[in-house]
Amino acid sequence: MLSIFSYLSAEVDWCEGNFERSTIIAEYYNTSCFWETRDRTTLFSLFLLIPLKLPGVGGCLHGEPFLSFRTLLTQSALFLAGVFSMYFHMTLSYVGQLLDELSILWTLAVAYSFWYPKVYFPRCIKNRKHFLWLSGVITVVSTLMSFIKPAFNAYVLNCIAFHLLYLTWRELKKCKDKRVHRMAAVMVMWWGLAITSWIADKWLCSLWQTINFPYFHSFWHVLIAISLLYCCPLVIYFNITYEMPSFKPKLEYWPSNSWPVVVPYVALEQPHKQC
Ligand SMILES: CCCCCCCC/C=C\CCCCCCCC(=O)N[C@@H](CO)[C@H](O)/C=C/CCCCCCCCCCCCC
Ligand SMILES: [Ca+2]
Ligand SMILES: [Zn+2]
Repeated sequence: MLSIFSYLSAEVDWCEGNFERSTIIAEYYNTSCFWETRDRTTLFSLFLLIPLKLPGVGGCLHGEPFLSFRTLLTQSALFLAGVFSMYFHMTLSYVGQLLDELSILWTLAVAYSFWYPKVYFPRCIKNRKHFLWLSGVITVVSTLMSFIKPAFNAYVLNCIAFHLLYLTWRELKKCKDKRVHRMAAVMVMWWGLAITSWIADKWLCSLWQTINFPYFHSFWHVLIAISLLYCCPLVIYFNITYEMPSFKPKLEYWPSNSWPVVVPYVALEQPHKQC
């Protein structure tokens, strides 16, 4: 029982050398890149989930409180995924690996359950409550299956990004708003760089070790965090477009559209009733 918690008991070991900069942190850069970016991104994403309320601070969205339940749940799940990822790289333990993978799976489940536009529900699903049950069952079954071959899970999880890409592509075909096209293009660019770094670290490790630069997995952490920063407002934008069209969502950048470093968010054009 103890061995599944012990250092280096995981099925995978990333290219970065172990215990090179610390005696208690197995992969220093992979762990700290979480700390540098994931946590900040989590804070940023808090920013971009809240803007649902920004145009009329104190306003309410169909009776949702300032920080709605689905926002809080998505936010907490993202945060937990970050914490478990850090624990995994710090210990490279079997439990750490499973926590890292399962927290991503459950975060995706939460995001899909609460933000997936109804228009894309399978025909047999009549409402969000049924969809929630469906996602719950799929997630529980996937959780049980994930124990079969944990090293394979990360590949499956990465494939979910292709579904998000497919949905984005379907939406872009219908949408003429240049801001949406621009945000999707930027998201895809960062995701492309992220997945390239992930694959490069996994498949070409001996090459990076030869040139003494085994840091591509830490790049992945930074890059996937940035692509999520664009993915979240896009998903929220599509959700509101379908489910609350009267709020006229608009993609904006904080602090301003012209700044070189920006945080994208969703603004609601229409003033709405007070809570
Ligand atoms: C309203 C918001 C809706 C947003 C929907 C997106 C929900 C995102 C859900 C989970 C994201 C967590 C991803 C961070 C992963 C961090 C942990 C990590 O890096 N683990 C690795 C080992 O350390 C492991 O090998 C990685 C496994 C694969 C993770 C794949 C995650 C895919 C998430 C999709 C991101 C979409 C971005 C843009 C898509 C075009
Ligand atoms: Ca390593
Ligand atoms: Zn990682």
